[in-house]
Amino acid sequence: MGTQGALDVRGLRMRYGAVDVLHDVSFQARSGEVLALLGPNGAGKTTTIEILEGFRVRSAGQVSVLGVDPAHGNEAWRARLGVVLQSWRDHGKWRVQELLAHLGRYYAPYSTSAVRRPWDAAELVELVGLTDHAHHKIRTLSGGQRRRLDVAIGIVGRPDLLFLDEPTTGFDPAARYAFHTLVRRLATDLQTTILLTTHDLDEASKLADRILVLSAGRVVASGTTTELTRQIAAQDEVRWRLDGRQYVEVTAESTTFVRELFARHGEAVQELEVRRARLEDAYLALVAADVAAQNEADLEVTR
Ligand SMILES: Nc1ncnc2c1ncn2[C@@H]1O[C@H](COP(=O)(O)OP(=O)(O)OP(=O)(O)O)[C@@H](O)[C@H]1O
Repeated sequence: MGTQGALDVRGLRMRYGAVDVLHDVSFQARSGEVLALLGPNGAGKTTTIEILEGFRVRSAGQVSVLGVDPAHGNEAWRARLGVVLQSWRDHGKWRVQELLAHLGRYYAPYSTSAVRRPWDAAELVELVGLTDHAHHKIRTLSGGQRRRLDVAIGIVGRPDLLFLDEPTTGFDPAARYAFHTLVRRLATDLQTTILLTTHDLDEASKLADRILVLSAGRVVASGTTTELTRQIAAQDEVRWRLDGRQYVEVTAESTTFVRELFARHGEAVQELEVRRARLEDAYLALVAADVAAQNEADLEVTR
């Protein structure tokens, strides 16, 4: 699908009963882009993903997923989506490779000259690092191994667009690293568009081309890691001791500040420490600012 947009969301709203949980959410993703949805519990990440998957019907707004409105997606459209759900529990008696081959059959009619579907089961087992368990029953897998199988199930149809809801929960560091490599490969080599939710800022900054921060149903910031960190006037923290006293300065110009500090006090400056602003600081500041603004708005309404 070339450079055409894979996702186009405009003015998305979702209301459960009398409660609005998504207010005017808009974002786009192009083919082969990895987008991370970041946000505290209850921000609306899962709701957003479920609307895009066609599992939930939105209250308002325009949504296009691979050029189709998910409320009207047919089987051929669905076959181009991959979904990694929270653990595949119902097939404990199946063996790993056998289940993948079985589920893969569903995608065979949707094979094209450009994308051969499904993925070969043995090859896929190797890709997600389950070769040693290929012929084991699913109920004998550890938590992390099951998550790898979940990922394999999500991509067995070689999707054009992949949804990953907190994909690395329960992974050990090696599995996490392998998974990150796999996600980057899917995006770069196969041009798979990926939308993932995570609470892990480090993961978002490693994996995503772009991060979207949701807070209480609103997009409060979006951009690359670097852009996000800059966007909210990221401040470095400089600490030092002088004449037996401890000092702290919070500044966006730490290099200039330190140069001037030394020019003025020279050798008397001791125990100098510069802590650079990190994505985590940016994220926490953003969410805190949004919550404060919402509280203020609520007060205005009740006044
Ligand atoms: N079926 C439902 N009926 C009513 N309210 C719901 C329903 N599903 C979700 N909500 C509410 O919608 C809001 C957004 O929930 P959602 O699961 O999308 O958040 P999330 O960002 O994925 O959170 P988490 O990080 O905890 O998974 C929450 O306040 C939740 O209580």
